[in-house]
Amino acid sequence: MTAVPDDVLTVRGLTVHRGGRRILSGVDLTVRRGSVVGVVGPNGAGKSTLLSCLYRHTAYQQGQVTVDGRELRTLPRRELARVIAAVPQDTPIVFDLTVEDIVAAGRIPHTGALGMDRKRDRDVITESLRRVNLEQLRHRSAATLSGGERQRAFLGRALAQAAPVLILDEPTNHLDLANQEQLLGLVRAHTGTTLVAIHDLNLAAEYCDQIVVLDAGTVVADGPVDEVITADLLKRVFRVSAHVIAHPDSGRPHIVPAARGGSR
Ligand SMILES: Nc1ncnc2c1ncn2[C@@H]1O[C@H](COP(=O)(O)OP(=O)(O)OP(=O)(O)O)[C@@H](O)[C@H]1O
Repeated sequence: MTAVPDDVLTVRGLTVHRGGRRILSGVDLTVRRGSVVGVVGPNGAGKSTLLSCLYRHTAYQQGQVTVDGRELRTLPRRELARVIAAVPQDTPIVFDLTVEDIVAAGRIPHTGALGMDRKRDRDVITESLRRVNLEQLRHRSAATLSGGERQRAFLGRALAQAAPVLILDEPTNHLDLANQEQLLGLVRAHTGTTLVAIHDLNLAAEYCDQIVVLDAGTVVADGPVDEVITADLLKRVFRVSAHVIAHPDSGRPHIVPAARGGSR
């Protein structure tokens, strides 16, 4: 029997130029199968650009990305969609689709647009709607959804895609606290591998196994949550003074910004 390699995704020397500027410089990254990897960094650090290279929306000029040992660039589009499912940031709704249509689109790489009749596809669509808590809205026009409902519809589509690697760019944008936790709980329960760009470092610390920190297009830290989320990193990269304490329930790092008005 062939052993399944531990690393599902590797990035080596990834360099991206856009609009005459270098956006990513020699990014290296190794993602272990089944892990949840948080990609964090200040605004403009290159998080979205990195993720969009991984779902092949952005071309890279140098470097190599491999998924299960295969170079990303060589994968036919349909095969790529069976391996990597992505929820980009603020995906626009182009046509007047229902919520169910959006989620059903996740099955196209498996069936083709005309073959979506199989019981298995219908079951996966229903289960995906249930997981993102949109069963009640399945026949609603997506154009009428709130920002948070829309975000969950696109996550439903990615879950229906049933790809082993899930890429989420700022999935908690537009979500209230309960829905943030519910969504990241879904990510945790996902049996595959997840890469998630996220601004809220406390959520990242709570839900991720590995944190990759980007600053000005380079990786400045990469490792287990408790090694990466430190007061020194917050000062150096995010330019804020904060305490990093152990969360009283989970024991994971938890950031408490330094008091701005002095102590009482
Ligand atoms: N097409 C483009 N042409 C020129 N510059 C671009 C282009 N796309 C992105 N950039 C620049 O690349 C840098 C990285 O952008 P990116 O969206 O990847 O950062 P980010 O870390 O996701 O930012 P944020 O946290 O603000 O969402 C930014 O300075 C952005 O202005």
